[in-house]
Amino acid sequence: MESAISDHLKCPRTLTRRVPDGYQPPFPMWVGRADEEVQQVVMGYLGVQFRGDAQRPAALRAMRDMVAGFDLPDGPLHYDLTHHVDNQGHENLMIVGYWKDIAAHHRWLQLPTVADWWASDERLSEGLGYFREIVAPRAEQFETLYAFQDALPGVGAVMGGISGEINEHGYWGSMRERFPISQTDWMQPSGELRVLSGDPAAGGRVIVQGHDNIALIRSGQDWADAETAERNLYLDEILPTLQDGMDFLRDNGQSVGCYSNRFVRNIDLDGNFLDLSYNIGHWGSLDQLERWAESHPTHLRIFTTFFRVAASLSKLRLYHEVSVFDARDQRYEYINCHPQTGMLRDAQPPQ
Ligand code: HEM
Repeated sequence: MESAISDHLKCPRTLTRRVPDGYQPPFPMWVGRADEEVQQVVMGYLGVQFRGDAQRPAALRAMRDMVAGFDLPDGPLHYDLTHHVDNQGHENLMIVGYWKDIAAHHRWLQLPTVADWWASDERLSEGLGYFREIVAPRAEQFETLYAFQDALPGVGAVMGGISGEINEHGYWGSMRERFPISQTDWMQPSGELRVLSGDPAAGGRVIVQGHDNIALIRSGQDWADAETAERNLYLDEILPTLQDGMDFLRDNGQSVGCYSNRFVRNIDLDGNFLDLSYNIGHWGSLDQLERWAESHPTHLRIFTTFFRVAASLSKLRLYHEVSVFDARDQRYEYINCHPQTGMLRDAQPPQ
């Protein structure tokens, strides 16, 4: 059995683990492995917001233009596309791109095609909303967990490898212990989520400044190849409870420290739904995410179901990735989005 923490990221511990040295997890799970050259990854969530069927074709065109931009030099190594309806009744198309080299991402961002498109005044008058939420965790600031070992989604797709069975899972607090930085650091938040420029209520352009140790979870479900029994397990037994939990966080997230919660369904370039989905949740701290996961009845129920079926799953693919970031490694930018979008709801007005 391996540690979730790669050898090159191990260091003398100043913080102890929650379980004894001889701990054995109840079922196997795996983590993504990257080599030493991967020092910081970039997760770029780009969005198009629209309302009503009349705007759909233009929104899909905008999404496809963004995807075309990924083919430019230094574009992301991996991406996927999603759709969700938010609690203001707006639809949102999101693209997440993953880079394993922050310098390449920076060069891509500076390309005139990309930079000028975001800066152009035309974006203000097209009737669509646009946003980009870009975060860059260092290698010691993120963890992954997969119930399968091939074709890793999300950040795993750019890590390049997969571990053997890992030790740090199957108990509350294990997600934290898979973060290399948890060996020496509590990942406590400091600072404030703040509007840097613009006014969310007025629309137009708004930039939000993040704070240290905002946490982001992507928790995914893939039932595309699942056969009848596993499909029914997911769609009839797990999904209704998961949906309740996601609705709770979308509508009441502020009360538990969740800045933004989106339960998104993967789509193709034409907007057709695929049998994959995931949650994108931004949290004020890793602690608050942990408290929700270990106490909310919805997550407890699906967690227990998973423990019952984990060892026998074959085609239902469940996974998550969690990261924390320094304030300077986050960028949240909104153009003509409604004031409940993403980080806008909880960002404090400028001083
Ligand atoms: C199909 C949906 C889901 C299932 C079956 C599921 C199940 C599980 C299981 C079995 C674990 C423990 C894994 C291990 O350590 O071996 C876990 C951990 C966790 N889950 Fe979920 N989960 C789901 C969705 C979510 C969502 C949407 C969130 C978003 C907030 C979430 C948040 C967490 C967190 C934060 C942990 C880590 C807890 C810790 O280690 O202290 N889960 N989940």
